[in-house]
Amino acid sequence: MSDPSPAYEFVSRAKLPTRFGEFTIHGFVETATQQEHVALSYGTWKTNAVVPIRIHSECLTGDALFSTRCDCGFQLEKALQNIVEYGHGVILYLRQEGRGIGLLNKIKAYSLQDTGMDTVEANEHLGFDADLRDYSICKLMLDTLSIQNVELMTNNPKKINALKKMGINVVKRKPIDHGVTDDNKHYLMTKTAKLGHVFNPDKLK
Ligand SMILES: Nc1nc2c(ncn2[C@@H]2O[C@H](COP(=O)(O)OP(=O)(O)OP(=O)(O)O)[C@@H](O)[C@H]2O)c(=O)[nH]1
Ligand SMILES: [Zn+2]
Repeated sequence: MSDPSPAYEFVSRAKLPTRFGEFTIHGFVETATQQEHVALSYGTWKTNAVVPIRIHSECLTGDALFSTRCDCGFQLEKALQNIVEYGHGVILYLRQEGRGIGLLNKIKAYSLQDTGMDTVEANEHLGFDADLRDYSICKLMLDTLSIQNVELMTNNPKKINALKKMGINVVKRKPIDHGVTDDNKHYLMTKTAKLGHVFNPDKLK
């Protein structure tokens, strides 16, 4: 029997100058769904080096529309800055809007949160699990970029476990607790209480 078609494929790469420095954008596609994902790389490294990376889940409202309802935009900016300061690193930008439920369902979930539900209750009220994200594409992205050892910028232990399960060596976690606002404090507290995030309690006072 011939091999089944690969679940994900690398498509193309190009230079991506940004406000922070010159990155390279690498495009990938999920074969079954045609869902597109990108990685942004900066600088160079040896194959066995520990490379600072962030797995960033798409958040149109936070990343592109300056929302302060969540911390995503602040984290993305800080991660890009960190990488340029380190001299090298990668953002795996996964198109998992709304923790995997999509943009319009996230807006429905926000609407329920406007009436008093928390982020988990809202997802469940809509018939979704609290977090539907799948990180398996990260393996192809990291292999394509010759990365085996990482320092992961995150507050979410699930991302560490997902990388470890795919054979990536997570040498260190770098907390990324920037962007606490009056608008997102309750959301961040819920993530800590119900979704297992690790957050410096002093920052949530
Ligand atoms: N369903 C839903 N998704 C949300 C909500 N607020 C933010 N998101 C999405 O959550 C994702 C980001 O997840 P977070 O829980 O903020 O952070 P994380 O990626 O798990 O962890 P970090 O690496 O620490 O940032 C993005 O896809 C956002 O669009 C919400 O209230 N409901
Ligand atoms: Zn967000």
